[in-house]
Amino acid sequence: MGGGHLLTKITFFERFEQDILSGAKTITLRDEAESHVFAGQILPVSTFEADRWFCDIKVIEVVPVLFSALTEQHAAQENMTLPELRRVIQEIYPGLEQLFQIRFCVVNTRAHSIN
Ligand SMILES: CC(=O)Nc1ccn([C@H]2C[C@H](O)[C@@H](CO)O2)c(=O)n1
Repeated sequence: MGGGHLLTKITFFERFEQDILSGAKTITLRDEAESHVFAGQILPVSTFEADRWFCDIKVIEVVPVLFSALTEQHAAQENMTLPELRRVIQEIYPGLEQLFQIRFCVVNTRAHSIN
């Protein structure tokens, strides 16, 4: 991995929010620009559409993976079928072969209160 800017937040499309909060979705596949995170890092998560915070995640690992090497196991961790996952990735990252799998767990779903 090169020396890109460390990510300090991450966004997901709103349609994936419930899958993330329920624990059904435990990985996300991103391009190189969004791969600069490290194991143990806590990231605030917002919706892509409205930039609305909905949880924090802890990064468990970041692993390079090729689009052509995606398996049913990757799809299951995205709570999708493999054809669905391939279609989603092609829509977001058309023609991109080199992806990065970020495995995560949800660590916080409520905004901190000062009271
Ligand atoms: C801006 C941007 O790229 N946002 C993304 C990228 C990916 N996702 C989801 C879609 C799939 O479930 C996985 C794999 O790419 O991650 C997303 O929600 N938002």
